[in-house]
Amino acid sequence: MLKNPNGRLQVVCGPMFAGKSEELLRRVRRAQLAGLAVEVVNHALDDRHAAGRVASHSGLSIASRSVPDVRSLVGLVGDRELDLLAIDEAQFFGTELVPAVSRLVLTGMSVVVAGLCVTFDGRPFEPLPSLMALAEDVTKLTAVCAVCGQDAAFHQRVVADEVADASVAAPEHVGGIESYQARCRLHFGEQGGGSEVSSLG
Ligand SMILES: Nc1ncnc2c1ncn2[C@@H]1O[C@H](COP(=O)(O)OP(=O)(O)O)[C@@H](O)[C@H]1O
Ligand SMILES: Cc1cn([C@H]2C[C@H](O)[C@@H](COP(=O)(O)O)O2)c(=O)[nH]c1=O
Ligand SMILES: [Zn+2]
Repeated sequence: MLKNPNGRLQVVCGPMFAGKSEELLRRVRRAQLAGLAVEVVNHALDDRHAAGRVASHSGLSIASRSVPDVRSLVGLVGDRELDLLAIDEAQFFGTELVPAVSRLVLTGMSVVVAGLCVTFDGRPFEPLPSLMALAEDVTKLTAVCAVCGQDAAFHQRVVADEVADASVAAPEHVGGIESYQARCRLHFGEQGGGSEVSSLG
């Protein structure tokens, strides 16, 4: 592998609804305006939006490619000399993403990775914590607590069903506002929170 010093690893993390996808889209649009070679990748598990789009909760979206795993992601990049590779929903790729992204950055490509850094049961959610440790640049965002309006670094499942281990990517965990709420530290773990902060959407 030919090493090139220009690559940077950027991480955008936080809980659900924090604006991670919006920030990823902003960086991608900026790079496109500058005429850079950009690829946007999403995980195939994220089937909430039109196929081939990364979309935010507020409805912004951009064309993307969907891949089921890290191997396919690396295959999609191939030997193209991208300036920016943007990866959304990084939590679904698992820990294999860490060495793969490190190798790509070493070739001179900048990689921006957006994803959840905490699970719905309040544990660090790999691979984001490892990627944060290894990145040149980390942006940690918070959402608005659905109960009190304070900064929310957590989120809570609000549907009563049996789910698999929160730290493992699983189709039954995929969901949006119908299944999860942003919560501050104080209100994380409490039930309720139905419509206390009613202007969110
Ligand atoms: N509790 C909330 N806190 C902040 N934004 C929220 C909340 N609920 C819905 N939103 C909407 O979600 C948008 C962010 O969406 P998105 O970028 O997809 O976030 P993420 O990728 O972090 O889940 C906000 O601009 C806002 O319109
Ligand atoms: C908390 C949590 C969420 N998920 C799923 C739910 C959504 O499909 C995505 C996150 O979407 P967003 O763009 O960040 O809003 O991940 C999960 O798989 N595991 C969790 O612990
Ligand atoms: Zn709160």
